Amino acid sequence: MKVLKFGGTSVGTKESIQEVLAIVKESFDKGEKPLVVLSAMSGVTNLLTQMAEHAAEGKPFDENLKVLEEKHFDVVKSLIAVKFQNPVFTKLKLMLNDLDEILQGVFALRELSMQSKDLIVSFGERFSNYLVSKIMEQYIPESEYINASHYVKTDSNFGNAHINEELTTQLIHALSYTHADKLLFVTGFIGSNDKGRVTTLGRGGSDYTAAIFGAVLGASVIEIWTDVNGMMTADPRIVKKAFSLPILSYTEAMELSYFGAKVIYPPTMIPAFMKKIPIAIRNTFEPHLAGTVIQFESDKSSYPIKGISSISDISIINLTGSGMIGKSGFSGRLFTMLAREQINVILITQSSSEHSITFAVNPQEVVKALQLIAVEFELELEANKLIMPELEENLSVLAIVGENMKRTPGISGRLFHALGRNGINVRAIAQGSSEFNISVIISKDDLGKALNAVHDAFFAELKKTLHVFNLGTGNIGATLFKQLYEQHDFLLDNNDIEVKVVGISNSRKMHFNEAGINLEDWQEDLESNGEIADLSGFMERMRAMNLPNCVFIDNTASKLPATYYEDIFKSNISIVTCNKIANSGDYAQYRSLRDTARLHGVDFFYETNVGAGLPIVRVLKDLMMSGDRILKIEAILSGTISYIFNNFVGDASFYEVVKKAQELGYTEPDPRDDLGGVDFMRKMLILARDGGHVIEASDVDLGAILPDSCLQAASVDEFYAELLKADQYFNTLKDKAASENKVIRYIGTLKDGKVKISLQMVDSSHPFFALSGSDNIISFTTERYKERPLVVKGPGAGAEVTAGGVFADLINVGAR
Ligand SMILES: NC(=O)c1ccc[n+]([C@@H]2O[C@H](COP(=O)([O-])OP(=O)(O)OC[C@H]3O[C@@H](n4cnc5c(N)ncnc54)[C@H](O)[C@@H]3O)[C@@H](O)[C@H]2O)c1
Ligand SMILES: N[C@@H](CCO)C(=O)O
Ligand code: NA
Repeated sequence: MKVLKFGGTSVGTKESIQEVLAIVKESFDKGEKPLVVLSAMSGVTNLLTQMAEHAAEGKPFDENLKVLEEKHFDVVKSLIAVKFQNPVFTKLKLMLNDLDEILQGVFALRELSMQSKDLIVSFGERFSNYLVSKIMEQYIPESEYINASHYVKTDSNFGNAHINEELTTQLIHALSYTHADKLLFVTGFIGSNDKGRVTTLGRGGSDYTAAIFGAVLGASVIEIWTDVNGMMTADPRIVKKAFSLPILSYTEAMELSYFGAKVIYPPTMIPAFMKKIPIAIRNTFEPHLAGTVIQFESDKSSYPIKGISSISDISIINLTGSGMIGKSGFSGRLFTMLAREQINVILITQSSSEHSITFAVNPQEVVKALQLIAVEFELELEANKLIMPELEENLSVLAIVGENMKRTPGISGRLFHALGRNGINVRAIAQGSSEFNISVIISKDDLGKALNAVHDAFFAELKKTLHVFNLGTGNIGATLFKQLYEQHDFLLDNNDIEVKVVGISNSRKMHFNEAGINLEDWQEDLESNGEIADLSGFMERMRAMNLPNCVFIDNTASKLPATYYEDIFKSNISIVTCNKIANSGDYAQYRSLRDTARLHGVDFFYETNVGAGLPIVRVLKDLMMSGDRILKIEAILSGTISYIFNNFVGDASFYEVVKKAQELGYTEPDPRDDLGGVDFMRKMLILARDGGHVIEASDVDLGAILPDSCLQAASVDEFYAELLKADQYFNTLKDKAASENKVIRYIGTLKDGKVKISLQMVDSSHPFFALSGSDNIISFTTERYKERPLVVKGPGAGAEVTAGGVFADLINVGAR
């Protein structure tokens, strides 16, 4: 047989009652011999309590009596055929009259005992079970209403009565014997004492009733039907990716419930637990879903942890002092005293030096706990063997739970890595020796971020979300958004990565949206909803949003963002940049950026600083890390200049070709950076530094392409004007090269720690002779690649290839 228990929301409306009927009917038709336990209709228990209290205060309660009557009569009218309605109305009316009389008594005496309260409240379950049994009788004549107070025998602890197991077992057996072929609707939550007075079973009472009947009758399963899809991996209001768990062990369910997963109240499961009867949590409104099965054994094949739960508000008290060392009775005294005073200690940790004890309590109990300590340890405090306890507030507990932890090393490593990477400071740690649970105490402000980061870390099969803050919406930024938009579904399906752009700024406006900015019409969104751009404001907002797995992308050419990089790393946010400024400034800054990123466990990726999307930075890094040594680098690393000399042939004018390069998106926002060689210089500097050399921009021997007149131009317009005038200069160069069967190349070399960039004319024997378009080429001569160098070649500028390189860096963030 099966026990089906339905909570208040499941019998809350006529629509939901129809769902219940369908579920019960299906079970009955399948021959599962269900026994049904119902709670009161939702809201009814509260209403009854309120009426009882009003009566005791001499306030009227008949309005509410009317409400109750209507609520139940309504259901009769819509779910029972007219010809069967009258006896049901009569019986309900009789019950309501009983209730009215009892309330009159309370009203007259102005006194509400726990006993009367239990009696009054018990009407909720009596109404609902009687009612639903009568509705069901139309379809299943075997339906019968059972008032459980005749079978569930308890002590006289009204409000929270304890079961008399022996007697209850006998009575339930007798009931099942006399009602063998019936479909019973049993009131949850209520029992009676030895004098036959109605009692209630306290919190989770109807579940308890279901567990008792299930245990006595040896049910194959106890189904708890509610309005959620089972027990979830985390609080779905905070962790959007939380999902319901198919299988949990009793122990896991207890641990998860303890820390806030409120689907069931664990003590109610004990009767089922003792008999190893599985409990299924099902959703009345989505009956096709399997929900969660809580069973005796844990499911060893699934995730290493089962869930993450939390208590959002706790305080910790630290006790420190020499008085504790070697004093075995100390913690005994402390915790016995706290227990005696009914202070619930949520978590305890003690350092192995025995010099300090930390424990967590509810904030409401802090003052009392501190006072108790002051009294209990007065002598120790006076003698300075104990320092005045320290209090820390506004904290939360996050706990990962699961029996599989026991067999899996690296669980705590993964937990702390996820926390550390996201800049979440751990104040205290506790792991039960049972290894079912690791709890950490963190700042309350970090709880949402921590839950999400830890959820991502453990349920890796799930989508990982990167939260992106992007600066710069020009050529590269806009192209990146387009690519991210186009690849969104592919990334999610094939790589389980979701990229959410949550902050955007250009030099005019900035805009934030924690749910992710729609990249199809980001421009419109930024224009109409954006605020005035403000770089330091942008940084503040980025930090304040405190999201997990954050990446800052610098897609500007500005000098300003680089000044914030270190602070960004310190906030445990990774950086991806195509902007070369930060890496080509002072060497000290170059060094310190890397040290800071490493210290905070975040990534700093800048592949597109050199050769756009071509793998150059990455290759050099791999060579260095694997112990190779760079002997020489030779390279053409300006896509713009490459394009210019590849197209400055025949009748073409130099000026026109430069203009064209800018149109094609190869140049820097300011083309003087390209033609003046500064952009190339920056790239060589970065490579030299990544190759292990301590070198400054001023150390680079930078040969010019342009005549002085162009170099000295004060603005871009003036620059173009000068360029137009310099046609003769460039034509001479071109003719000279052509006459010698050579081509013009702007080549950088790194050798013996020295960087030189110069304009050269090379013939067809030179490996850099045959280049086309905006191609870059780089050849690494190393200890290992000595005879024939390692060469990387391909388009080294342009929005698509650059944004693609930024994209690749982005999805590699955190992939270690
Ligand atoms: N074009 C290429 O092939 C290529 C290749 C590799 C790297 N890059 C690098 O890409 C970067 C961007 O180039 P682009 O062509 O997209 O430039 P762009 O001029 O088209 O866009 C720059 C963007 O940055 C914004 N911006 C500037 N200062 C800002 C500030 N203080 N705060 C917020 N936003 C700011 C601007 O409003 C604009 O949206 C440059 O650093 C460049 O070196 C370009
Ligand atoms: N302006 C740069 C873009 C690539 O960094 C170039 O022309 O090479
Ligand atoms: Na690159």
